[in-house]
Order: sequence, then C-alpha cells, then structure tokens
Amino acid sequence: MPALMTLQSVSRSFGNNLALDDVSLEAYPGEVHCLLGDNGAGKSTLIKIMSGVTPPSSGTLTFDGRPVAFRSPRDAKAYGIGTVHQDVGSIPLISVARNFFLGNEPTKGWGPFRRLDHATANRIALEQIREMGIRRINDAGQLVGTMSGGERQALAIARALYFGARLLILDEPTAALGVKESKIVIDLMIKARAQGIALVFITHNATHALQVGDRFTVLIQGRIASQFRRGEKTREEVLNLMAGGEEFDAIGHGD
Ligand SMILES: Nc1ncnc2c1ncn2[C@@H]1O[C@H](COP(=O)(O)OP(=O)(O)OP(=O)(O)O)[C@@H](O)[C@H]1O
Repeated sequence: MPALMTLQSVSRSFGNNLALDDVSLEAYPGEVHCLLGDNGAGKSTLIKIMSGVTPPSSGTLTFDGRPVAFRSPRDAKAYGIGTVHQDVGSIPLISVARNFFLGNEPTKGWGPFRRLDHATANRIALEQIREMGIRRINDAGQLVGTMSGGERQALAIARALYFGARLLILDEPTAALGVKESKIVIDLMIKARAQGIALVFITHNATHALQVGDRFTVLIQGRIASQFRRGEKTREEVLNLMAGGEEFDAIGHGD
C-alpha cells in the first residue's frame, strides 16, 4: 500500500537556527510511525509542518500521492489530518459532548430558528466514545472534568476520527499518564490502526513506542539519527538512540 503522507527532504529554519535539516519520512495507512527524540530535537516543528501550522523552508510534502502546501491547520484538516495535543480536554467545565464537537455541534431548525441540537450532540458523542472502548462514560452531558486523562485523550482521538481524520498525529499523548491510563491510549491507537488510519506517535517513552510502533524515526538536533522498522532494533538500541548515543553511555547505561 502506498504511503498516505510523505515528507521529502524537509528543512525548517528559524533565523539562524536550523530546527529541521533534510528530514524525510512516510506515514502509511494502518501503521504507527513513532517520532522519537530528546527536547529540542525538532519533533514539534515536524508535526507543525505536517499539520499546516507552519510551512517548511524547503522540501516537499505529499498527501495521497499529490504534492500539498497547507495554508493553515484548517487546510490540513480538510485533507484528513487530525492532530491531538497532550493538553487536550483541558477545559474541565464543559460537557463531554461540547468538548467532542468543539464548535461543530449539530443544529436543528433554519435561519433565525437555528439552534444547537443538544440531544443529537449527546447521542453521537456518547456513541463515538463508547465505540472507542470508553465504557465508563454513560452521559455525554457530564463534565469533562469527570474524565480521566486517558479518557480525555480517547475523546480527542474519537473526535478526530469522527471528523474524518485519515492521518492522526498524537503529540505525546501518554506523557502525563500513569500505566493504566496510558494503556487506554495505546489500545485506541491499535484500534485506529486496525481501521486503516495512519498514525504518527510522538513520544519520549521507548516502552510505549516499542509496544505499538511499526516504523520509527529518531531525531537528534533536527536531523534523522536513525530510521527503522519494528523488530530491527532492540529496546537498548532504541533507548541509546533516544538518549543521543554517547551521553547515554556516559551515565553507565551503555553496556
Ligand atoms: N518559533 C520558533 N522560533 C525559533 N526557534 C524555534 C521555534 N520553534 C522551534 N525552534 C527551535 O527549533 C528547535 C527544535 O524545536 P522543537 O520544538 O521542534 O523540538 P522538540 O523535539 O519538539 O522538543 P520538545 O520535546 O521540547 O517539544 C529548537 O532548537 C527550538 O529552539
């Protein structure tokens, strides 16, 4: 199957600072591509380029086999690129359904009589969340604040898929979560992958990456330090790469 999204020789500089230097990668339907790297390695810049927040300084992007130049995040979204950020669902005092639709609520009536259709919104949000395996929520009218961190991530993932994401970019979705909560997110990624979604998973956590990753790209200082597929490297090798090689040896984990 061809790649859904391809980045070819993408670079991005901010003034004199080269945040990304000649980065190429491919995201395939039904696969998880893990993007690994230390702070400042260029992961955020890369996902900003993939999601239309900022353009590359050079290089090309293709989506579905065609070159694309996103003018805005909305533009990228229209292509089917969904991005879920770590701090998702941080407005605890709105309902699950409001959070699910975020301004795209279904309406009823026409013209001056048009108004939000809360009943439909609640029904759809609840259906979608439950389909994602979050069974603890039984009323989409309840506040987001009653959901756990993992459930909030699940809500955001369910939303992106409902609104047509074909490529799902998850920006450190497990970073603030405990073991059980992380499992909710990992399981969901596995489910989305089985539905043929292409996933890009940004993480600092090698265990999570190895649990679910099909392809891996390790960035160090804006460059690709390593690119490999599942099974091609051991956990130790991945940890070592993520820590930037020598530094990791120096603190005694290298042997
Ligand atoms: N808007 C900007 N202006 C100037 N420099 C920037 C800007 N955005 C990123 N950079 C620089 O680009 C480099 C890569 O940053 P980036 O945020 O992409 O890394 P990261 O891997 O996402 O790190 P983190 O895990 O800390 O988010 C860093 O040196 C950063 O200082």
